[in-house]
Amino acid sequence: MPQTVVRTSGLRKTYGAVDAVAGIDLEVKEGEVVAVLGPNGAGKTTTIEMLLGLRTPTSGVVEVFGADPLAVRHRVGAMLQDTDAPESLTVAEIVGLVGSYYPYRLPTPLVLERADLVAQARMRVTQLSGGQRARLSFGLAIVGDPDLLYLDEPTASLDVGARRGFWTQVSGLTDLGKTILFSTHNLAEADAVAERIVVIARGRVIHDGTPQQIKALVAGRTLRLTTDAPLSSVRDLPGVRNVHEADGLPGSRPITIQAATAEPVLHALFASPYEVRDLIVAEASLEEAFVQLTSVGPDVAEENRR
Ligand SMILES: Nc1ncnc2c1ncn2[C@@H]1O[C@H](COP(=O)(O)OP(=O)(O)OP(=O)(O)O)[C@@H](O)[C@H]1O
Repeated sequence: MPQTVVRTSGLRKTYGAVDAVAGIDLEVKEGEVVAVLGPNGAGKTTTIEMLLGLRTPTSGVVEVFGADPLAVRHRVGAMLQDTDAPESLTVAEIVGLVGSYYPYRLPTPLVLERADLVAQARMRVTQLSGGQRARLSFGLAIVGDPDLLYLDEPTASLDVGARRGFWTQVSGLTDLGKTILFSTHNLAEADAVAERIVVIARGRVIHDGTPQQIKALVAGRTLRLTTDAPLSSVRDLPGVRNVHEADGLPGSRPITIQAATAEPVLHALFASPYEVRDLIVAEASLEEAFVQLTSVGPDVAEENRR
């Protein structure tokens, strides 16, 4: 049986009138790669910060390796969105310094290689680009050879090539049995990298499952096409669940239809007097599932603000 690495129960964090985290129950097992998805302000960073012991929960339980997060700091690495590093030191010196705090540490050259910073080893932090700073933050997260790694939006400032290199490094860590919890807004990445996705909205877990299970929630088809049909009549077609259109374009414009099955919609559209062209029919994507899961009316959002 894999060990439970992270466990939270009824975890809450309140800032004044805002329930940033409103009761999260989460269990992550050893060796799992879990993506945390959620819209802006959903509570992802606050949750990770409580798991790291950087923020005190308002109430609830948070355990890492069965202990208080601060008691197991040496087994945990974190790549956060804002990492401060001493500006007068070089990249290699900072890696060496941070590594010295851990009982067991990886050699600096190995960390620089894994973080793709060999060429920047003698540069100071102030000379690094945004993407290089992110890679330094990754290097500092892994220098203590942690069993559990938190990555908070790790690839937000990386270009396509750096992203690929980054996930290759992470997959090397998962091959070693490390546990990874990462937050992201990049749904394609979550789909490709994570074996499990936890969707958080308004401080609560609203879905927890494999990417396939989440996509299956919106099982059906996505139809992309250009038409001059009014939105209201498209909505009334058989099996249509959702319609989006490019804002404000007059006449024929691209629209996206989500439907249980494609055939009845296509039948009705082609039988209508409206123009239909540039048609693409695809499976529902994680993006569509995410939008459907997390979309919320203003009154529900208000409920969270007491
Ligand atoms: N120190 C703070 N003081 C007051 N409110 C805060 C504080 N930190 C976070 N919040 C609020 O808590 C809520 C959750 O914020 P959090 O940063 O955890 O969200 P997130 O899911 O990480 O968002 P994003 O995707 O934008 O990074 C937001 O409404 C935010 O404004």
